[in-house]
Amino acid sequence: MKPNIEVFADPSQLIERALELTLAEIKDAIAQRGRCTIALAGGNTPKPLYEQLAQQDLPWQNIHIFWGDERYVPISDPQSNAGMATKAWLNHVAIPPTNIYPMPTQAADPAEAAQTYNQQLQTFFGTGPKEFPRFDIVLLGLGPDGHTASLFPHTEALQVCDRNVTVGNKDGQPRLTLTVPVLNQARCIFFLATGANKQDALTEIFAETADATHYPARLIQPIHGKLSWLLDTAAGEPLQKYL
Ligand SMILES: O=C1O[C@H](COP(=O)(O)O)[C@@H](O)[C@H](O)[C@H]1O
Repeated sequence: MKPNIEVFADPSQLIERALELTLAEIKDAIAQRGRCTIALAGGNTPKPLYEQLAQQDLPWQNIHIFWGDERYVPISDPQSNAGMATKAWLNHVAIPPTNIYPMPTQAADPAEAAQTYNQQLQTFFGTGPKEFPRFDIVLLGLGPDGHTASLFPHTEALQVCDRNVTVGNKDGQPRLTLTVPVLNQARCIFFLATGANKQDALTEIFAETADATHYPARLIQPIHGKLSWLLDTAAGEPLQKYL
């Protein structure tokens, strides 16, 4: 399916639209299936969206929060993706703590932590070892190097397709990340990207041919779900021709 691409004059309009789309998907998921499962992005771009979500009156007991990737640090660390979303959003709403599933980062071996989260996803979604869970919403960001979640260029994580979670590698530092097949199983994926430093990556991601191992966000092609790219003009300039 062709992705939906929307370009906004500034990041605040982008966030307004991301909020509108996210709320519609939450409502739809709860109406259809009685719950909504969301995998969150980290980084800076989605923070204002999380702050907006903190202001909403939603059926929080029906919403389940997971993460698409995590830096291998404690939740109290300023680098923690879960820590950011908790402070910006989750601490301010009446979501049951049991509906929040941060990626574990306590084990000495990140591979063990990846396996623990893999198991947690299987238990929650009732999926077997050869099946992938289907998130209602996956929020993703984009690095200037073309990475998304913690799928970095030319790393082993890009090839992993026999489990839900694996260890990513950012300049030798471990991360945890959902794998490509789990992300592509989602019902709905929103990429949020701002800033001129994302232009080169976006040009390659949307090029007819390019090396996906060099620009991992190219690997994100939902099998049955919807894909939207929400960009500001600074990031979206190279995509004007696709609009
Ligand atoms: O390291 C990460 O970077 C990407 C992009 O972050 P942004 O600050 O440019 O929005 C993010 O999507 C990912 O979750 C995070 O771990």
